[in-house]
Amino acid sequence: MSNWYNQVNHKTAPILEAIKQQPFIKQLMDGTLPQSVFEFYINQDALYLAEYKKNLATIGVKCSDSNETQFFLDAATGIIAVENALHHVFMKSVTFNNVPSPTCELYTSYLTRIINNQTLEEGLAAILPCFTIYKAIGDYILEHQTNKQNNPYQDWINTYGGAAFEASVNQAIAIVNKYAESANKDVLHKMEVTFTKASKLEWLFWDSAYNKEQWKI
Ligand SMILES: Cc1ncc(CN)c(N)n1
Repeated sequence: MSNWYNQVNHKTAPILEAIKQQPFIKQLMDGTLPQSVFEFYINQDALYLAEYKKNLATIGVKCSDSNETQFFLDAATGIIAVENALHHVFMKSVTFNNVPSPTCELYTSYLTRIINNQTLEEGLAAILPCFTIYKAIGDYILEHQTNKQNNPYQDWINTYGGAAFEASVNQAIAIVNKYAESANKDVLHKMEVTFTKASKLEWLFWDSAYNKEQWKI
């Protein structure tokens, strides 16, 4: 399959569009997002990333090419180090809550299940929206915001709209495309289902943060 990502990205465009319309993203862009909401998000994101980095390492070990393995191991350490720094900046004044929200639990558990129980191709499709959606949102905000000088969340925006993250996203896409090229129809279908579900989980994650989602019982 030539350029699997382009095709699946096209099919899931409505999910990305829905993310852009979320109040979390609109208020992040105009700088009016309440600090307590952003802190809730950053706290849950730290819990998410702690699991995500293990998933990247697992995927890396399963790849057949040592450059691919190296890429995912570097992503697990490098990207997470940058994100941990962001968390440090934005979580200064609050106590860290180490209980994942229901959505955080759902997203991390979903990724771990797919990566450990399904094919490498499906695992790659599962971890990709975490790269591509954040890149798309970072770019979107940078392009549309009018307050770069005084947005309290600018460090976050610059991280995902920046060149370093772009290079890493492009490499992740290239690896997934390579595996899709030799995948059969059944696996390609499963990859698409997985990519779509992980994209929806990205929407849910922001929604859950905006509503400071709690366990109902
Ligand atoms: C939930 C989530 N998804 C993606 C990213 C970007 N790596 C993140 N920090 N958090």
